[in-house]
Amino acid sequence: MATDNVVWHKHEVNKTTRSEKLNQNPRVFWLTGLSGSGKSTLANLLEKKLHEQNKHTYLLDGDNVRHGLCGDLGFSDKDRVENIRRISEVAKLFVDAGTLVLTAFISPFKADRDYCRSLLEEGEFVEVFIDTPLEVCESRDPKGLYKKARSGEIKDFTGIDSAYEAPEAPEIHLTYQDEPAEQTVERLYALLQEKGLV
Ligand SMILES: Nc1ncnc2c1ncn2[C@@H]1O[C@H](COP(=O)(O)OS(=O)(=O)O)[C@@H](OP(=O)(O)O)[C@H]1O
Ligand SMILES: Nc1ncnc2c1ncn2[C@@H]1O[C@H](COP(=O)(O)OP(=O)(O)O)[C@@H](O)[C@H]1O
Repeated sequence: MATDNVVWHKHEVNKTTRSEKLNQNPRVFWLTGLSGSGKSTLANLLEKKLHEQNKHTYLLDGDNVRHGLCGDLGFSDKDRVENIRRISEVAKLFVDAGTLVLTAFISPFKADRDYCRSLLEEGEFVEVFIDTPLEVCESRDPKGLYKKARSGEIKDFTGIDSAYEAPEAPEIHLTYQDEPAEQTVERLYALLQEKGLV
């Protein structure tokens, strides 16, 4: 194995000391849902809210990941698995740094989301299912991708000709309501508060 002769170094400044200094319990808020479900919009609003409360946050989403770290990956099942694996490892490093991490990826496969959970300690992985129906996502179509997927211009599009495995027992299940995003993020925040996660 590639790691056979690599010895883990135990540092004196560690997750606990960093978290104490930052005065927060680091976690990953893992938003999952179809394209157009509202992941990026809600993650952005939630991060703003946490940031205003002087929390130390970092939002990982398509723009800063698929253009860089995962710039070599496409949308085959194999590439999506690798995409989520890399993001999970990065999220773990941020948690080790004491950060509240927000992620906004479709992350369509249960096994890959569970992989991220398995890298973290109990309570550090918060799965947030943005449960917006396909019809709503398709009517929003903010990037025109559903239209292209329906016409066959793009292949392997989630919800059309590529699978989405909905979470079975997410920590947070955000059901759809026809309302502005600012209202939805308040509902999300209240659910997180109820569970003592923010
Ligand atoms: N074939 C196909 N299927 C799904 N999505 C596609 C595809 N091609 C491009 N896009 C755009 O890429 C964004 C999804 O990237 P993710 O990294 O979140 O996908 S995944 O988690 O690896 O499945 C997704 O962004 P969001 O709309 O923000 O979800 C799309 O804009
Ligand atoms: N209540 C809501 N929550 C989130 N997004 C909403 C809401 N209502 C309308 N929208 C719109 O839906 C679109 C969601 O797109 P986006 O956040 O990019 O989703 P995703 O990241 O899941 O693809 C945006 O154009 C946003 O303004």
